[in-house]
Amino acid sequence: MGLLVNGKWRVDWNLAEDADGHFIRQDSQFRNWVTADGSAGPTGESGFKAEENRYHLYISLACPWASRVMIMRSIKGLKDMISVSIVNPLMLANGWSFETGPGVVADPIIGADYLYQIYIHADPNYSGRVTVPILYDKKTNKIVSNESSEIMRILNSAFDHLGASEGDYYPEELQEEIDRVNDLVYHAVNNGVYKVGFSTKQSVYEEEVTNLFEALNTLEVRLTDGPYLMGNQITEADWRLFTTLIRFDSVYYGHFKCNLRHLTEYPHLWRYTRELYHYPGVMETVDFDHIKEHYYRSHKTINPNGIVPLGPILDFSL
Ligand SMILES: N[C@@H](CCC(=O)N[C@@H](CS)C(=O)NCC(=O)O)C(=O)O
Repeated sequence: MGLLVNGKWRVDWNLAEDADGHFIRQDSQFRNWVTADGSAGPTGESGFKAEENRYHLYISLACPWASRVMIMRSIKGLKDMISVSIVNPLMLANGWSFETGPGVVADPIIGADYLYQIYIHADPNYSGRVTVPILYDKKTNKIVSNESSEIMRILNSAFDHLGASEGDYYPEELQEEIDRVNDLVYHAVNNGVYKVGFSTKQSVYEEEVTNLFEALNTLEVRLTDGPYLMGNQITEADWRLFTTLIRFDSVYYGHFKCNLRHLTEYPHLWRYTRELYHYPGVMETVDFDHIKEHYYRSHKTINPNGIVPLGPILDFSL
């Protein structure tokens, strides 16, 4: 693991934390938007017009943030319009790599060995973390965005006039409520599992794991009112929660010690996870081998011997 400092890779196994030992996730730095006419989006520069085969995604199938983008690409029918590379699940001293292995899809742009080379190619002086997902512009060789929540919204609507599949996962009338639920899900669940797993003090672990399970209890109750977080309508809020839930019992319960309850012990959350898994186009974005390999073998401070457990044996059938 490491990061770029003025375009130079520096190996560093330490994660940012506050004075009390709470894990802090860094903000993504590339925040431009692809729009139908190339005008600027809510943040960043203009000039990124939606065009077929102009954009490329760099993804890890292990990563929940990248996976939510993979889901949008799939359910919006954008597979033929936006190409994709998939990194090796192991993230070691050089960060994400394209070392060949099952499910790895090489980089077509510069034949990179490591993902950090893509960041340097786009910005020779980049300083910061080298994360997936990345939405890359093949025409200008710029990184459009490395913020998954914004890439999701780009894919949701920017390519509609070019023949993307129907479906609006961020409809105007629900935006306020979606944003409210996203806020809870992001802090307590998506990032919550990392705050639990990366805690380096007993008191911080206990505080974070309590927050996580309180949020899961709230969401369990919410799902008694309808099949999805917004009732009958499936939205981006569901995909954002799903990518954490689908990993929960396989990696977060064991590797990150999020183990007050299994997901399978929550009737509504478990039903919901299995239903979303079977939503057309979603199952193909979930790769449990990449997920387990990544977490159990990349975080040496948490699992020094790198043993990958065989279980749990989960039945996702409906
Ligand atoms: N805010 C980013 C977070 C992405 C992120 O943290 N991805 C992780 C993988 S799950 C990563 O690439 N980490 C590498 C690193 O931090 O060095 C997003 O949602 O797109």
